[in-house]
Amino acid sequence: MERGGNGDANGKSTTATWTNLHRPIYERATRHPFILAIREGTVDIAAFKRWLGQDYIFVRDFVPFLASVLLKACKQSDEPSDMEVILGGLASLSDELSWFKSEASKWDVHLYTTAPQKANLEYCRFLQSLASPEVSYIVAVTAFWAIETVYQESFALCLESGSETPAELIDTCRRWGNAGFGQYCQSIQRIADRCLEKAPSDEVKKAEEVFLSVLSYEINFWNMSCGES
Ligand SMILES: Cc1ncc(CO)c(N)n1
Repeated sequence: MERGGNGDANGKSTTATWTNLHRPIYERATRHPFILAIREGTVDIAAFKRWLGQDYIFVRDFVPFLASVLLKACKQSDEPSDMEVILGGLASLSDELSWFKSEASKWDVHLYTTAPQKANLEYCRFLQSLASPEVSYIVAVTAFWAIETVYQESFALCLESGSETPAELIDTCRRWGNAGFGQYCQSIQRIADRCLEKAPSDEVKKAEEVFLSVLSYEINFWNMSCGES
């Protein structure tokens, strides 16, 4: 990629540079033992059910976060298509919440009596802090990209050929691991990279810190699902 495109001096976009620079923590988030156990067909079903109940709570809190990103796009973005990508994501959360309800009833998980666990509460609190009007569009959209991408990469791994994902978990893996969701993540990544390229260095620094925070909250969320916290 040429200079002046989405690139640093080596031709890599900012997000791609970060992913390489922080490879160990990135892989702890995207290749977590919980995901590897799904892929190997050895996942503890109690852990899967715990994840399902907790993720429903998370996605409900993700709605106001994403609404805040949409609002910032409308006010701060110079690119009209940003709003359409984010609005598409927000719209699909409606279907996602319905999916959680039907999946939960299949597994006999009681969503309305499930209490959020500590790692989930902390992650949701972080989302709330990012929804503040004081947080810039650049930082918020970077978080949005990281949050969606961790799930996309993780669940796509469970669909690769050679994986032994149990048949009853395929639907879950497809929800985030499908190619369309992958393209959606790439659209968000292009938005983030375009914004980051023009951003002042202190904003870029803040966005990188938020990226790393998202990875660590995601790792804690997987650990929680495994019953480790
Ligand atoms: C914890 C978590 N991270 C990311 C996503 C993707 O939307 C999700 N559903 N849950």
